[in-house]
Amino acid sequence: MVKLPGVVLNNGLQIPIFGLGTWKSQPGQVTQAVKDAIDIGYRHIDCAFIYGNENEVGEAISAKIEEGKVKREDLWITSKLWNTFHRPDLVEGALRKSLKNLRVDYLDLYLIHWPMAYKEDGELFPKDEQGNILFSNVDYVDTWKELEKAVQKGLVKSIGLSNFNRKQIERILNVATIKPVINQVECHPYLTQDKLLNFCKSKGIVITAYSPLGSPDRPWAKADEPKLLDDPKLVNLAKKYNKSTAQVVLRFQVQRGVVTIPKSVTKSRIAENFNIFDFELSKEDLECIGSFNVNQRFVPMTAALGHPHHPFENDEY
Ligand SMILES: NC(=O)C1=CN([C@@H]2O[C@H](COP(=O)(O)OP(=O)(O)OC[C@H]3O[C@@H](n4cnc5c(N)ncnc54)[C@H](OP(=O)(O)O)[C@@H]3O)[C@@H](O)[C@H]2O)C=CC1
Ligand SMILES: CC(=O)C(C)=O
Repeated sequence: MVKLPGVVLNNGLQIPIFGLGTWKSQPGQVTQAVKDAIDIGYRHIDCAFIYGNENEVGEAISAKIEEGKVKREDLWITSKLWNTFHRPDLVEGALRKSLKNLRVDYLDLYLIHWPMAYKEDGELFPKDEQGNILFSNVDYVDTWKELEKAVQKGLVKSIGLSNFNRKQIERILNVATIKPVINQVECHPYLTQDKLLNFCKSKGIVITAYSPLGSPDRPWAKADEPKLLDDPKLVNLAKKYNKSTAQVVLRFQVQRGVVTIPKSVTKSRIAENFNIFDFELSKEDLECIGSFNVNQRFVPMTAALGHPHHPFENDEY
């Protein structure tokens, strides 16, 4: 079995560079998918409270630990604090819910899922009568201080950010006594995130690439929209390496040190995606894939446009 390379974080811990995404993985399918992934060699599972399937992911994790296939310490489990739980008094409770669902007594990594806070104490997507999301004015800087307390209490080993732009990361760094280890953001050949990647590197923050395959099953995808994996230039490159297009775009990320978390509930694809550690893209081909960038977001979070902390509205990166 391939031993997964790791990336060393600014707190000295090592995150496996490759993991399994679980957004949109149906509760009836995700338990088997996570079990298959662990059998194949995955040791990193990317979860979130808002995915509504942490309980079923937890079933797989506990089954594999009970079976003796892995020990808890062999696994890297990430979860994320949802937008309605940013208020400082709600953070620990939300984290404890994820721990309970996932059947673990600590998380390896807990992320603030988005910088925008939503109105607390109700629906996960609170809306007014016109269907607009109801915002909260909690500042993510105050939320961060609660994540730091969770580290001190031993509930999480590492803490980080997701969907934060440069200015927002700088605001966190200005107050942090524990630095974020990671910023998890959308990243693939159409959105290579070079500027954010360089900025994060300069601050000792690792990038995790979400939607690395272009999220073809995102709920708002239109049938006639071009799919990243069908891009003829990528298809040609894949032929050259005798690999699939998915394998080439995943290899692109790990080869430049970006942690990558493709989602699949299909056993053959879970195995295919993992099978990227036996080839190397040439320097020219890495540059060529990098040149496909068009700053295209498949997950633009348009529902929260107008929020003062929306990360993609006012700043370049
Ligand atoms: N922090 C954040 O805000 C966000 C985090 N994420 C995280 O990142 C993960 C990955 O992103 P996601 O948006 O799910 O999209 P991905 O880019 O990982 O694409 C997933 C889709 O690709 C299909 N697929 C998987 N492998 C292959 C393959 N080898 N060939 C062809 N198709 C394939 C899957 O199908 P099937 O399952 O049917 O096999 C599924 O439809 C999420 O699941 C989540 O964990 C994602 C978005 C936002
Ligand atoms: C998938 C996800 O994490 C979103 C849309 O927040």
